[in-house]
Amino acid sequence: MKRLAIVGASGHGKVVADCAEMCGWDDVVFFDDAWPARSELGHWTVVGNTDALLNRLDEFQGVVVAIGNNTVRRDKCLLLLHAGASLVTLVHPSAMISRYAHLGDGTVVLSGAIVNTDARLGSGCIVNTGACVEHDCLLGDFVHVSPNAALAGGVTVGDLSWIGIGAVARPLIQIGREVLIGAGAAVVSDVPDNATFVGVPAKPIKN
Ligand SMILES: CC(=O)SCCNC(=O)CCNC(=O)[C@H](O)C(C)(C)COP(=O)(O)OP(=O)(O)OC[C@H]1O[C@@H](n2cnc3c(N)ncnc32)[C@H](O)[C@@H]1OP(=O)(O)O
Repeated sequence: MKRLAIVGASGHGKVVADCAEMCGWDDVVFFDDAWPARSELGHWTVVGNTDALLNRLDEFQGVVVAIGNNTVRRDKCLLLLHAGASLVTLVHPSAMISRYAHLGDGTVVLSGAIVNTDARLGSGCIVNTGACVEHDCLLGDFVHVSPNAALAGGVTVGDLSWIGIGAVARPLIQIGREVLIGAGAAVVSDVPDNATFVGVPAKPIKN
């Protein structure tokens, strides 16, 4: 029996649980700080909060943090790592990962996504449904590439940045850390740290 603990009982958590089962994890349970008010999530059970998991880590072969918010995901991952958790990397069977790509610990690649040749992704990233991270992209830690977003060859994305659903970035663009790229944006120029860019072509809306 392969037991997996998922932290974060949300819509994203469900998708990660489904992915984990497709990857061969046959006993998947959730931990969420809203427990006991939140005690079930669709097909899965929420059995405790983060503190409960910290006391039960030896029962699980793997742990994944399935929280969409990049900063909260980072904080939970670091807490669990320091407690000795084994953060697993999940890749949905329908995703295509180049043998020459690198995925950091705790990174999740969901159905239909592509991570192409020589792309390097840090720890705790999400490559969401149908997203494309092209060759030679360099993603920091705790980056989220939303569904159907596409990063062209050689794009870099700093730690904790979020690429919105359906957004695209042209080749070799440099996107800073803690950046937010809005849904459907077309990024055609470099984006500084902490900026929010939206639209086609993408422009800043606030810093
Ligand atoms: C599986 C999953 O669901 S994964 C989750 C995927 N989720 C996403 O991709 C969400 C991405 N988020 C967005 O695009 C958001 O709109 C954000 C973060 C860019 C902005 O959100 P907020 O800060 O709340 O901004 P708000 O909605 O108040 O809009 C501010 C202005 O920017 C405009 N704006 C906001 N988002 C966008 C966008 N994506 N493209 C163009 N303009 C936009 C608004 O029209 C508004 O313009 P106005 O001031 O002229 O009226």
